[in-house]
Amino acid sequence: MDISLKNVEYRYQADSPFEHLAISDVSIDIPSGTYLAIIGHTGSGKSTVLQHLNALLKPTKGSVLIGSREIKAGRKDKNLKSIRENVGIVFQFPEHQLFEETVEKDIMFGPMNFGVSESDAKARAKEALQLVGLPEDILEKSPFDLSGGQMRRVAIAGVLAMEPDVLVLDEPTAGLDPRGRKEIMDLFYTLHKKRNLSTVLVTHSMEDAAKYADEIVVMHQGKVLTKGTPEQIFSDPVALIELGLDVPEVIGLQLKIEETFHTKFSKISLSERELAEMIAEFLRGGGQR
Ligand SMILES: Nc1ncnc2c1ncn2[C@@H]1O[C@H](COP(=O)(O)OP(=O)(O)OP(=O)(O)O)[C@@H](O)[C@H]1O
Repeated sequence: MDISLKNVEYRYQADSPFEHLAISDVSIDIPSGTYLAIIGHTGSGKSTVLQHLNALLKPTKGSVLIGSREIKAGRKDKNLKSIRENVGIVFQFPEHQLFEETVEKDIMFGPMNFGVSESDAKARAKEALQLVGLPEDILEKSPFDLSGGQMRRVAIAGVLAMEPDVLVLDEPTAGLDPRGRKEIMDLFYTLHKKRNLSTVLVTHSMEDAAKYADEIVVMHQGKVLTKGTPEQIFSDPVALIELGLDVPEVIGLQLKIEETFHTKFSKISLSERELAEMIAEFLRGGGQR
């Protein structure tokens, strides 16, 4: 399913004294099967953009095309259920939304809410639990008796059990340890590849953006500052640092460059080598230009 944002503006609490312009003139195309990362400093509008992808927010100007549905400013939209079913969002700290008595009921909740039969929802819960790497005996446990990392996986399983066409991830690994982060990010990447699942990732980790995405959008002060392939975006790391993106993550990126370019591309081109040297030089200078 293709998604396309065309000149989208969103104002929180529009037409009130508390009106706040969060994003403006945002145009992003997400063709079916894409892995897109959205990066940008805190408050740059990433989460606001994400919530337009399944019509949780409706533009105050512009339009969003989600499959064959157009969500447009100033128009009433009925039956957004099918959109919500096809575009699954994993919010930040999704485990905070667990509420059922058992893990199984929690995972079944979404599919049953969208009309899937109880027996099919049970089968989906079992499969989704397997996908996130948890053992079946967890199904009968209370989600509140699990570790934080296990709760996160259960919450993700709940979104996967909806069998969405598009998976939207808002900092899905926030607060996890490095191993848990890698396992979850690898899981999303495998799903993306195996099922041709469109994936949109909001992240503060430039390493993850470089490693997994086909395309990166950089948000700044509510606008799309630039977009391109990871190679294009990271060809100017200093510009990213100036946007307030963390230097330690660039150090990680420096380490990752070789691995990423070795695995993702058949050879390292001169410009990529130059990029690595440029970052090294920048860091030797203590981050000053
Ligand atoms: N419910 C809200 N009411 C009013 N303003 C809001 C609301 N949610 C977000 N904003 C404002 O909109 C702007 C964009 O916020 P948004 O959460 O989209 O940014 P973000 O890039 O996702 O930030 P972060 O990386 O911190 O999650 C910010 O100025 C924020 O303060």
